Amino acid sequence: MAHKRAMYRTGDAICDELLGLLEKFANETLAKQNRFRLGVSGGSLADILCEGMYDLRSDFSKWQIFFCDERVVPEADKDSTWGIYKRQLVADHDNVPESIFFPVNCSLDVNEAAADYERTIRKAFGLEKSTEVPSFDLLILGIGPDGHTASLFPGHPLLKEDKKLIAPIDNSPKPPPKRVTMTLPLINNAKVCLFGAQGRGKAEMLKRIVADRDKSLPATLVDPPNGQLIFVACDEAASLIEGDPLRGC
Ligand SMILES: O=C(O)[C@H](O)[C@@H](O)[C@H](O)[C@H](O)COP(=O)(O)O
Repeated sequence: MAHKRAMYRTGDAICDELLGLLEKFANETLAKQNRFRLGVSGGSLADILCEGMYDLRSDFSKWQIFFCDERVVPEADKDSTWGIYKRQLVADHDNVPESIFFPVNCSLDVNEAAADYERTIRKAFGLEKSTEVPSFDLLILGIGPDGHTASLFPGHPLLKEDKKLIAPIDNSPKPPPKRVTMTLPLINNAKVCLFGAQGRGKAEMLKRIVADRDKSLPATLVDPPNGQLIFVACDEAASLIEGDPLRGC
């Protein structure tokens, strides 16, 4: 696959473009294989996906939805990303069943939760007995105000993790402190990494990531060598970027 990087500007909101690309990648994948394996994030992207995912024209029974990161809190906690998807999406839409989600077991301590989730992912990909890195069909990632993505934060030792696919963090600068996160080896083996950025507050970071390619920022380190890298940004979030500096890279 050509290493395609691009940024799409979407006017005042990213939801239609983000959901449209999700539907496109899901159905392109399902035209070639019987499973679409997706990783989703929390924060504002969870709100967008919970609002519109149910309405996509796709066979959700063939989807498997994992979490790029998760806060290690009870599912009923307002901070639980799976809890948000369960309450705001699954509860109201029978066509998006709970059975297609693979939540983190947050009843475990953070270290065991990470190891357990890595086993869960390996099993879903049929790679329990392999050292091969699973390749997600699509990862939908957010960008934090400090340039973090998933739960990979600037300057954190996890950025150098090259063995674990899922790692624990117990000192997240973004509360809550205990989380598990996909690491760069897993993220960068995806077929498509799709970032969503909305609002003026993301403009400086998005410029440093997309235009400056500032590698001090974890989001800039997401660059799948054999996959696609796509940013979906509203006009305000992309307001400090001239043209599309990624196109053709
Ligand atoms: O659960 C989380 O905290 C996220 O996965 C995190 O990486 C998020 O995507 C960014 O912090 C951006 O959040 P916003 O899109 O809400 O700004």
